[in-house]
Amino acid sequence: MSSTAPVQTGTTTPPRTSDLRVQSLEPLEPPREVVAARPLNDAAADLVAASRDAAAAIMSGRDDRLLVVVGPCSIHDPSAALDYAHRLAPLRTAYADDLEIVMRVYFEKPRTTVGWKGLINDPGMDESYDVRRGLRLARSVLLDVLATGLPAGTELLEPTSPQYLADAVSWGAIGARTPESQVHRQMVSGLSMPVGFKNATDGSVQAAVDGCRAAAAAQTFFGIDGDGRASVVSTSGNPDCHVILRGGHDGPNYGVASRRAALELLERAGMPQRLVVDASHGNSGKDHVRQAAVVRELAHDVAAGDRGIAAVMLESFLVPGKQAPAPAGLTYGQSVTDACIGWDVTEGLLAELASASAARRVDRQSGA
Ligand SMILES: O=C[C@H](O)[C@H](O)COP(=O)(O)O
Ligand SMILES: C=C(OP(=O)(O)O)C(=O)O
Repeated sequence: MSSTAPVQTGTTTPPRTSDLRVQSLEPLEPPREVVAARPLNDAAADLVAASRDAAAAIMSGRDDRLLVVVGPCSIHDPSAALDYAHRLAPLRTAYADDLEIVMRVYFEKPRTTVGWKGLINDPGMDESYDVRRGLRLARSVLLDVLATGLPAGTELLEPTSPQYLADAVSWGAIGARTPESQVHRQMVSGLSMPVGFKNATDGSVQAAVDGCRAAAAAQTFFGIDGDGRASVVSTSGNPDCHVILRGGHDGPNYGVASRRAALELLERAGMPQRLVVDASHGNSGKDHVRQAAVVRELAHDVAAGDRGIAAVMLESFLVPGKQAPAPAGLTYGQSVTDACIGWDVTEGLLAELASASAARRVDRQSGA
């Protein structure tokens, strides 16, 4: 082993050719230990199971409510996340006839090149990369959010992290940088919750449709078990996958023509013609003011009877906008990744989405 790569891997690989660019390997606690430290209680498990069923029913068209995935772009401050959850939880109850509200509780951020990769990877936001602390913290945040009565949705990025967290997650997303990734499609095939695949950053919706089809199939691949041992994982396939429109490099795809084109791809693939529409990212140009306008346009179309919009995703936090990640001196309740809609505007948008969902039901019941 060269002096620039002081790694003890325990392998018998000739040292001149292995780990030349690895600086350290630090074993993680096995998932079983992290889960046992903060297990789901019965109430939380009931909430997770019921909200997974509700999300799956909405996405397949068996439930005519609107699924709304709303919350910060990323969690960086557990107190602010919980503060947000305490404000959102009463609205989940108030709008339960018309909306299935799930909080965005995102811990793993995919980056276009480099940047802060989220609470699990670097909880201190100081490049100390205390992943052990990050994993435990993420699990605590999930359980604390569930305790408010809110189910949680998250992006699944690291293929091994579901073993630590997925029992507490009601809805999952595969981000725009990974819908074509075989590793992610395989992982989703074994997940217990409904999962949305985003269209690719270049705008390809077919990548997401193909992702859903691959994840619906039984798969065999490399993974870890509850003891953290490298394992061959065999899955039965996830039938509850759907497409998320998030816009792309060529512009937004939330409008009626783009939605119709996406629904045609779903029809051709034999999938339910139901979409999640993300009001943020490529659909808003990451401008939170524009994002609110997109939500209003979607609410208008839902109220007019559009049945292809099954779910809306929005990025919202206590304070509007965004700031750069830093270990100290941050504005409380403001995003450190993409710009978010502030709480006051969020409340109004949720009311609009609830009215739109109710109006769509009336429209349907009147035989329109
Ligand atoms: O949702 C968050 C961001 O859009 C995503 O992580 C990419 O961010 P970046 O382009 O700033 O890296
Ligand atoms: C990273 C995200 O979005 P996208 O994959 O669409 O860029 C996100 O929703 O946090």
